[in-house]
Amino acid sequence: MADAARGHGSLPVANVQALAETCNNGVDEPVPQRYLSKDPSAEEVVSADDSACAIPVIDFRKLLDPESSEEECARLGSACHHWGFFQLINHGVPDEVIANLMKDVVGFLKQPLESKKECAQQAGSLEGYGQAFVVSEDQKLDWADMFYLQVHPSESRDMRFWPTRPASFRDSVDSYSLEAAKLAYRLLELMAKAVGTEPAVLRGVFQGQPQGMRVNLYPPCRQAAGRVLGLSPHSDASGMTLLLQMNNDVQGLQVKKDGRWFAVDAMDGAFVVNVGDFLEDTWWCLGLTLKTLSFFGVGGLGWGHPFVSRSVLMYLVPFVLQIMSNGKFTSVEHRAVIHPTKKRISVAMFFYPCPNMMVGPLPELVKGGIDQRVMRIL
Ligand SMILES: O=C(O)CCC(=O)C(=O)O
Ligand SMILES: [Fe+2]
Repeated sequence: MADAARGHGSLPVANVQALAETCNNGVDEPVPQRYLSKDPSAEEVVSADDSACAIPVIDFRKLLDPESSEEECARLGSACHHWGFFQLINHGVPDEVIANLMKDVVGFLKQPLESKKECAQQAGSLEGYGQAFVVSEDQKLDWADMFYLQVHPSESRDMRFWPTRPASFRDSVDSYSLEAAKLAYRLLELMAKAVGTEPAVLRGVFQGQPQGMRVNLYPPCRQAAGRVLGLSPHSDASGMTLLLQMNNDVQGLQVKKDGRWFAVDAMDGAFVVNVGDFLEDTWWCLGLTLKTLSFFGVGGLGWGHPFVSRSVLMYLVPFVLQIMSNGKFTSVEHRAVIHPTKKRISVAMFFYPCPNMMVGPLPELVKGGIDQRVMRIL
């Protein structure tokens, strides 16, 4: 997966931060057509103000406390099954580590475009500063700039893409990625417990495996916030994703459930965690997921097709958690919308499973003679 995560880059596109400055500066420069989607606001969105409809909040401290662990673990299992998303509070990642990461990410993004271009993506790679999902010249574009780094295993790091300014950037990412991994592995154990299986099994699939960090910068769009999308609907290609949002006064993330979009009000200091596709129950055929094919509205794609390459990267890995839980966990579609006047920054940490292994539902979870679905992780 380390190499798969590196390959299959994105076509180069305009820098959205610079574009937004032109469009937002009062000159009334129109937003280019390629960024205007049908009408993202036409679909029903459930407001985050309605707490009865909010994604669940899970307390990590309660998960660890023997007094409350059983009850909180049941809530964790239910969140993974019904939502595929939850906010995690009291997670134990030191405030200082998060604050340093945020400071340096903001410091990097604040630099002039020419300086950031020192870390620009290069053909055939997703790492670096640029975009992630552009595979054709006429595809609609997301109103966002992205910056992706493979952070683990540490020997797989490609330092050409790691900024040297701010000077502390590399150390901050290093500390944060280690803390995030510690948390993720512990959480995977608890998720395994939540579905009644051996904690070490799930941890073993992820521990020491590739881990990637993506910074998403969503500039404001004064003229057409309702018609551009920061990040098109997708499900993540990781086993599990930990998402940090930098400015909690701006909402942007929306999660799909029962055909409706639910806005997420990210809590101060919390992680938004989402289950990847591998923990759900999805049929696989020659390594292609039907879910991915239906996402693109196509069938019969072969290996090597750019859509398949992208699908492998973005959609394959989360299915591990779907598959391994035999449908007890759900990998859910989500998207990011844009604010008319405020920018938003998020940092997603993706955890990938062990490459080149066969994955099937955990044996304890296959009851009543259900066929085991298996796949090989690339
Ligand atoms: O920025 C967000 O809220 C969502 C980010 C996301 O879904 C991703 O990076 O995969
Ligand atoms: Fe995502």
